[in-house]
Amino acid sequence: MTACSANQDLDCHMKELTKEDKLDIHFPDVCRSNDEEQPSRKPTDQNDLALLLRTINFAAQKHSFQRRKDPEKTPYINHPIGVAHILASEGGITDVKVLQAAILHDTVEDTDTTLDEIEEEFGATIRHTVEEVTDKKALSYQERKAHQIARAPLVSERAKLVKLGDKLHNLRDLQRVRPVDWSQERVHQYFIWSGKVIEGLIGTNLPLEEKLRQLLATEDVILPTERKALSILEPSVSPSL
Ligand SMILES: Nc1nc2c(ncn2[C@@H]2O[C@H](COP(=O)(O)OP(=O)(O)O)[C@@H](OP(=O)(O)OP(=O)(O)O)[C@H]2O)c(=O)[nH]1
Repeated sequence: MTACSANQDLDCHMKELTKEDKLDIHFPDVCRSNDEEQPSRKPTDQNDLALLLRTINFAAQKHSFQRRKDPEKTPYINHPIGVAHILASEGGITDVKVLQAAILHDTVEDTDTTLDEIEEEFGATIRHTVEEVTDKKALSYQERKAHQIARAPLVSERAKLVKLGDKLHNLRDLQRVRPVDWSQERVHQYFIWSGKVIEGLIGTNLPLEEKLRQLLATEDVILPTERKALSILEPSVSPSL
């Protein structure tokens, strides 16, 4: 929250502005009450559409040498764009920060992009959301998978939305074609594991959850109707609860 009252002069407001808001100086609605909520807008981003296109361009460059695991070696960028498209067209999401985070969600995990770079380009909110959906590479495969299940109910609403879109896109991809070297059993195990992650996201977006429910059922994975209870091992949960 800014410490300046509405009547105080511009100097006071300027001192309160973060680095990212200062970049926004060309826009009339520059003085806002919640700095954390605002993305960095370089002067060339005249509106959300320009910002979204800059985000897609950034991700496309970062993923340019990466391919999906399918036999056709689909360009990797199809996945993050597909996730953002699912969120907008099927989840009804209009929050541009969610769509940006969806487009950027694998840049840190799968390319040389750093979180500092994300913040520099797109602001602290996008950095935070991308960080929330980024697996920690230092963990083993099994630890990463367990960590995703445990973290799902604890992350922000924006991160939960990105996760729902991510899982829906990956599961649909698996139904379309099996990745090279994946057995049918591995596909089935991915459905089971995804169901456990999604359980922690229930209550975030009904249309997406309904589609995930139907998709998971094709592999006999049944989603409960209520969100997974928080584990007492999670730090944000009081041991006395
Ligand atoms: N279904 C599918 N997935 C592919 C394909 N190519 C790459 N992937 C990626 O593979 C990951 C799932 O494979 P795993 O073996 O379980 O995990 P890992 O690659 O991250 O170690 C997903 O990463 P992720 O997006 O980080 O998601 P998640 O593992 O966190 O769900 C998914 O995006 C493909 O052709 N089809």
